[in-house]
Amino acid sequence: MEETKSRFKRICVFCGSSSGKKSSYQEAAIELGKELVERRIDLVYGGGSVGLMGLVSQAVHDGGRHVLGIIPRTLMPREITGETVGEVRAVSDMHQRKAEMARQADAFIALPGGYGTLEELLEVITWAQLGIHRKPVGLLNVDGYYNSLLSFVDKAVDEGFISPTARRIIISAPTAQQLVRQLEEYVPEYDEITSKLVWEERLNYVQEPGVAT
Ligand SMILES: CC(C)=CCNc1ncnc2c1ncn2[C@@H]1O[C@H](COP(=O)(O)O)[C@@H](O)[C@H]1O
Repeated sequence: MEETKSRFKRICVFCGSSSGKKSSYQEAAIELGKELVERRIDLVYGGGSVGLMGLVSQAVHDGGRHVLGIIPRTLMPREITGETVGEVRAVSDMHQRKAEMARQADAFIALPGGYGTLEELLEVITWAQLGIHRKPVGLLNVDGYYNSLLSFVDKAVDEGFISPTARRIIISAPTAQQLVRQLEEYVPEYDEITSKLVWEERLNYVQEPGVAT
């Protein structure tokens, strides 16, 4: 397989701690892992080997790229999150975990998932809207899984709760290859108000000592 260069060093992937009912979800997780490998991009994710999280991390690890799992201490027992490949970094809570995942990444991708995935995705979109970061956010819309979410966001635009500029923060594509290509081309739009905001704390916080495996 020929390697392709990328502007990203490391991408953060949010995805289900479950595998989903369709094999296409699992295949997409593995495809995404392989796409990162092909473009020589490392992975940061929520740690563990459960569900789609395990599939994407294993694919990236098998392809020889660095995998960084950020795990809150409470989720560290192996019977909860399973064996983690690559490097594991322990943090004290879920808030620190999200901040650290965001800090470590140059872009974000959400695969299909549940509440946890949605929460992580919506937070990085909100942070982009507020100018806390300028990193691209991608939605891997496998088999139209996120169609209803995208329709809802469009309704929120129509109803005046999300601006057209903020709508364009979300990049979506049906395949990993198309999505990563679109993220590579993404140029953040500067909003008049957010460009005036100065986020002193940005994505910083006091990090706990790491645990390497
Ligand atoms: C106690 C329990 C149910 C543990 C599940 N095990 C988990 N292990 C690691 N990260 C997780 C776990 N559950 C949720 N997350 C976080 O939330 C997202 C997945 O949540 P969900 O399955 O979509 O909603 C992941 O991106 C991850 O960062």
